Amino acid sequence: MLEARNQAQPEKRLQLRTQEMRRSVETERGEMVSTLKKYFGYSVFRPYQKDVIQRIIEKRDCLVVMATGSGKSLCYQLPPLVTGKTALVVSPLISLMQDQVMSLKQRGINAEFLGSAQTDSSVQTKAETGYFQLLFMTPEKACIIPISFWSKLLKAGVCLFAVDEAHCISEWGHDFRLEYKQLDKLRTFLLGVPFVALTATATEKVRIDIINSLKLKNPYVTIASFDRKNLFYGVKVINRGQSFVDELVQEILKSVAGAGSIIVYCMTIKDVEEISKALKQLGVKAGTYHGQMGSKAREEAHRLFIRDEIRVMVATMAFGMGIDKPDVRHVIHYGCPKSLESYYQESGRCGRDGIASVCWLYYARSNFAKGDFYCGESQTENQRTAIMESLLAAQRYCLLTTCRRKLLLNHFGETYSAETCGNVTCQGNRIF
Ligand SMILES: Nc1ncnc2c1ncn2[C@@H]1O[C@H](COP(=O)(O)OP(=O)(O)OP(=O)(O)O)[C@@H](O)[C@H]1O
Repeated sequence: MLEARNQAQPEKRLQLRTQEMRRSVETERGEMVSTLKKYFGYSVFRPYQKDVIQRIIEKRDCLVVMATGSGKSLCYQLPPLVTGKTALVVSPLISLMQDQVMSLKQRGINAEFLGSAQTDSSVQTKAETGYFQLLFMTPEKACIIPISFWSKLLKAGVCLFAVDEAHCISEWGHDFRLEYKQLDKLRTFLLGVPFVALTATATEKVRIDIINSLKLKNPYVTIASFDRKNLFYGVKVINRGQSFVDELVQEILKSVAGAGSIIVYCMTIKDVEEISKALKQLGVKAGTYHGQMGSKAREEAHRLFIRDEIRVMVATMAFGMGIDKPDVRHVIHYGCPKSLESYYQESGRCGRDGIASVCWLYYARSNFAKGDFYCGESQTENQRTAIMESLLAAQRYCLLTTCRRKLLLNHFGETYSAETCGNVTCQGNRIF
């Protein structure tokens, strides 16, 4: 009798433990949803978000490759709110960090950034006590912070170390940054903290580079579809010159008559100035954004655009990563982009609310001669090869006479089973 009871006990214990584990997972899930609602106002997770967040909370390294506008940021924004520990986020641009910090603060979340633009010297001291729920930093800053900072912060509690725009790690990526390559040394200071790499644009080569460079251990890899179904992709061949500027401006005027915002990407600052001047002469309120503008002027232009005080932004690729305005209905490229990755990023600013939106690329054959323009003495042989390969891929996209969506998806290693996306005008190289 006693023997039978003893035999039954382990089974019972196992059953109880399983029930307990299920209950705790369910409580955690319930807590995740209520936190999502409380801080962000959303009732449901988008595909993949919940799984990634769950893995991060379980302290697993992750590589998250998800389309532009799919909601990657939430994967590192939610865990600190659920666990009560700080999330550290490396981000490539000061303006990107500032925007995120501002919008998180508006949601009642303690967020700050560390970097050369931080004027408040108390932020670092406050940060090491675990005061901030999210702490952003540039890769440069992350590499020079003293060990004592990390150990104090670790004691206070760190739930993750995220590397946003992780394609910058790879020489094969389109925005290589040397400091990103040194981030792995932080693993020795942040023992037990899961590392999470996130990007919208990584080919297989780049993904492997990210995993190796950050020394991700048995990472949970999420590669979602790159397909932005609500986007129409079109290409027009142009002859550069005044007649074309006039035509482009007329196109923009037609778009301005509709709803939403428009971004016009130019390959040079000279083009930005020419197009915006032509628009202004016709009474269109157009903002400009490029790398030679001071940071105050850029911030102001961005702010006016986000608040709909200007509907058209004429910019170089400096106005790219992290621009998150939901109702951009048109993204127009004036000139062949330098890679398909940057084209995907920039056109990815379009239709982030899921509503049908349009991406036009206008190119002149003379654009193609500019290969050397992007290659410099300081680049390694690998980088120069990567640049030339990228340019050729972008040129192929321009010249293609079959489905461009298919080519774009194939470029990122995704098979598109249909012959075309059915978007008839996406095909054919129409000459206007
Ligand atoms: N679960 C959700 N429900 C509804 N909207 C969401 C959800 N998660 C994120 N979003 C919204 O989706 C938009 C895009 O999110 P986010 O900026 O994180 O995209 P991303 O994947 O980082 O894109 P990119 O790589 O282009 O910067 C944001 O406005 C965000 O608030």
